[in-house]
Parts: sequence; structure tokens; C-alpha cells
Amino acid sequence: MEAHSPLLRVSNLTKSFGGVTAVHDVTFDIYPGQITAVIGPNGAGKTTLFNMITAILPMTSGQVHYRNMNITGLKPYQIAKLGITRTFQNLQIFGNMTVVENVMTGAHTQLKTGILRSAFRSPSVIREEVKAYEEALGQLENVGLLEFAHDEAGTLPYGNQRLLEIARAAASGSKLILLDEPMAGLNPQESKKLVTIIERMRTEGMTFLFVEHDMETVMSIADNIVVLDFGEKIAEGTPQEIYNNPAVIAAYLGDEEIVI
Ligand SMILES: Nc1ncnc2c1ncn2[C@@H]1O[C@H](COP(=O)(O)OP(=O)(O)OP(=O)(O)O)[C@@H](O)[C@H]1O
Repeated sequence: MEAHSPLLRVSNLTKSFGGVTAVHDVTFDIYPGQITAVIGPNGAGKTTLFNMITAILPMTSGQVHYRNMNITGLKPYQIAKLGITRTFQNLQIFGNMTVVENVMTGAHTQLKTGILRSAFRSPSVIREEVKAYEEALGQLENVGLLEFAHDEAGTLPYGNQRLLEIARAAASGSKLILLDEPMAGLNPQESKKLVTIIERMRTEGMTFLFVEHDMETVMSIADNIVVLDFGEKIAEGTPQEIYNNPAVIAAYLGDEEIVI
């Protein structure tokens, strides 16, 4: 991949649900190591856009390229295997498994071991499992959860469960993590911790795309902001550019949830 080619290219994505066009002709690029935020008033199409990029929803038209490869029409597991992971608004933690086991489920998207081989527990399978375990512990250390590695994940406070999801995404070998409202439900200290972790992971080479209503977070960490309104991209730019954009201010007028 060329140094300046986008990691992800979203081209003319459109999604219609019957008569409702939730996303219309949206185009933008994400470059490696960038933090990109998608913002917009309620119902603007942010989640639908995420769902199309990760193939949870088929698009009506448009294309998605990842590392110059056309990934339009691939299945969600194929996209995950290529290195794109997402988190959801509702946490997707396996509450009865331990914290470290949860992280290892991320690593399993990349393991070579098939069901048959793992049933026989050959030395190569064991080696792979040990590697995944050590990698999982490393990821837990990165997000400050190492001391809870052997606790049941369901017993972690909400903010730590969110960090656990991010550790799991990182353990999957992802290069691009999509976060759907990562700050939702976090208290100010937890938000601050998450911001620090995202920024550190970025300096280590991770790329992020996130949907967020918390404008303070968006303005403080995003390199690039894509603004949707009624499914259309109405603006794109740096936090400063977006902050001063009249179309963006107009779109948010009357939206009580967001103070821009
Ligand atoms: N499965 C669906 N069937 C019909 N309409 C849908 C469906 N999913 C979303 N929509 C509509 O598409 C539009 C965009 O919804 P979407 O959830 O993507 O917006 P959003 O920006 O993520 O909103 P929020 O900030 O409230 O989460 C809305 O008008 C919504 O009602």
C-alpha cells in the first residue's frame, strides 16, 4: 500500500429502507493512524453507515475499499478477518467468561486452528493458544485491566467492560476499530481514560472510526470529522473547520442533546 493511500475508502454509500433513505451517497477516506469521527443529529444515518461498512447491513449502492481492496459484499466475518473490528452501542461481553477469555475470543478470529485440530490439542494448537493467552494479557495491560484478567467479565463495572471490548478488538489483530458511541454511559473519569487509551493506540499504529454524541471528546481527539444530516454528508474537516461550519451549526440547532 502506498504511504498516502487511504486505509478505508467509502464511496457513494447509500442505504434505503423502503421509502426512507437512511444514508445517501456518502463518500470519505480514512488514512492510517487517523481518528475519524462521524457525527450528526439523531437519525442522521451514523449507525446505518457503520452497519454497511462492517457488512451487518447490505448497502443499496456504493462501495467500500480497504487497503485498496474492494470489500463490498463480503461477509462480516471476512471483513473482521481482514482487520476491521467494531464495537456496538450495547456492550457485547461474554459475562460468564473471564476477562482474559473474552479478549482471547478476539484473537480467535485470526487463529489458524480449525475445530477438528483444536479438538485434538496438538502441540501446534497448544502453542497457538499460549500465544493468544499471552497476547490477551498484553492487551489487558494496555487498557489497565490486567489485575482483573481472571475475574468474570460480567462483574466488571460498565466502564471497564467497554475497555475490555477495546482490548478484544486490538487482540483480533485489527488495524481499524469502529467504535459506536464509545463514551455512552461512561463517567468523566472513565471517558478521560478511554480517550487516553485511544490516543495511545493510535500512536502505536491503530486507526479509529467512531460515532459519538459527546462533542467534547470528538473535538479533542478527532483528526477528521464527517458530519451527516438526514443521511447526507453535509461537511467534512478538522474539528476547527467543523466547529465554524454554518451548515453544521444549522443542522444541530434545536437538537437539545448536543451543544456544539
Ligand atoms: N431497519 C430499519 N428500517 C427502517 N428504517 C430504519 C432502519 N434503521 C434505521 N432506519 C432509519 O434510518 C435513519 C437513520 O437511522 P440511524 O440509526 O442510522 O441514525 P443514527 O444517526 O445512528 O441515529 P442515533 O444518533 O439516534 O443513533 C432513521 O430515520 C431511522 O429511522
